[in-house]
Amino acid sequence: MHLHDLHRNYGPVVRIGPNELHFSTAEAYKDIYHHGSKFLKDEGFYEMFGESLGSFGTVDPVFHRTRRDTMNPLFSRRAILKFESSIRARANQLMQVLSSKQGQLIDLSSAFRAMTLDVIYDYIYGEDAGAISCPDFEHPIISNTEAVNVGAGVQRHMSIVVRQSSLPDFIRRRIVMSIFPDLIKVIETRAIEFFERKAKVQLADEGETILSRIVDIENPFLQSLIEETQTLTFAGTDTVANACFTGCFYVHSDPEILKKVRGELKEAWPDPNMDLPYDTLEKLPYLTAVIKESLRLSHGVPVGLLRVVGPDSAVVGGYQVPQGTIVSVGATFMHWNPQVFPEPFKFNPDRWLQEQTRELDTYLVPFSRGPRQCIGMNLAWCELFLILGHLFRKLDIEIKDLTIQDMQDIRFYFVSVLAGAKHLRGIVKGALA
Ligand code: HEM
Repeated sequence: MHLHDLHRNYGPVVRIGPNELHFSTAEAYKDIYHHGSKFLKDEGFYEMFGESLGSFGTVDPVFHRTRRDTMNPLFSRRAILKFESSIRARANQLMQVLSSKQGQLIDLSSAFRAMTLDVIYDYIYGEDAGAISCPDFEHPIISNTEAVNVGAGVQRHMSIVVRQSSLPDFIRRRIVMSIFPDLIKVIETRAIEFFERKAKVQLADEGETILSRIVDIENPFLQSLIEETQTLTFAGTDTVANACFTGCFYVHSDPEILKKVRGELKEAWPDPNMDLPYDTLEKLPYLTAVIKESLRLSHGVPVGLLRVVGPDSAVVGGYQVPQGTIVSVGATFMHWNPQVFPEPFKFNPDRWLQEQTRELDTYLVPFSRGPRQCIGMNLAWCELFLILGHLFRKLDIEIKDLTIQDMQDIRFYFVSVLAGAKHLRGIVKGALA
């Protein structure tokens, strides 16, 4: 929020570090994050995640291209459609677990995280993490994720300090490991098990997973595999879960929106005991609008994603910026733009149902844009339609504890977190016919 104040006071470009500029305009966003951009990720910031040997953390464009080329086929729409039945099975499992707790107060934030963790584990390893079936969804990865989110927020600010220092790599890594608690160990152990098993037997009969594909094609160092697993686990869990809990909260807080989304779903899906394919769900205009609003107000990654101007100086948002300058535009400057999204803090699916929504789509950037755009977009969309589609069609839920004010009191760590790390809770009142 402070950055929004700075831009209100000083205009569209603000110097926020010795060598760092933050911009507020869509023009600057396009200049920084367009496809074909040669700006690289900022090493000082990204190395703090301890994932420099994975697709997200690397700043090396050659290694990045190789890893993306290896993983891309498994993230194509076609590949995700093949995986759809597994996601649906998990969505059904989640609905059953929630139904079985009818009348009890349920931590829905953790429930969504359990679902998304199981999906991403299944995609990485070919088997889930068992999180949906954990009592109260208390899987160690989920319970520790909040600490990671706070750690990532600390890193965002610490990176400025560490970047200025000449600390050796092993000390920088130790700082990262101390911020991220036991969690890294849990993820690491699972990756090592996989690597050792894969070395012993050909896992051909288990089908291709992301890890097996990386091992087969790149034959990487174990550390690279561990860091990729870390990346995929974090990237694939909270992001999707945040959009789910945002949608779940706002839809259940507004009887009019709830009625519309349920009505649309009931017409397309008369018998909730039958399966409804993803490609039918994604054609439902109102559900689509609800999901876009959920992505808009959960932001994906709200903080500025730091890029370094290069290889030469460049024009960013109308300003000539020297080569080597760190630049960014936070997603909130797109998602809360009142000219494009009037009453930007209001959850209003109808804004996506007007004649012309092209401009709105241009401003919706939860997955970022350009060469470092999210690789998991197709998977994320499929999960969002299946999870929220099942939830709104099958369960009658009453939201508890959180208010709209709580939802707007966000801390911008790497992903957004509600102040006080509050969770969404609710009571399942019954199943919908
Ligand atoms: C609603 C869900 C999601 C949102 C909003 C989201 C958002 C983002 C954003 C903003 C980035 C760019 C980060 C940066 O530049 O530093 C990113 C990168 C990435 N995301 Fe996602 N993500 C989502 C789901 C997923 C899923 C399900 C996966 C699956 C594993 C995934 C994997 C990745 C990876 C590997 C990267 C790094 C890509 C690269 O640098 O080439 N994401 N995501």
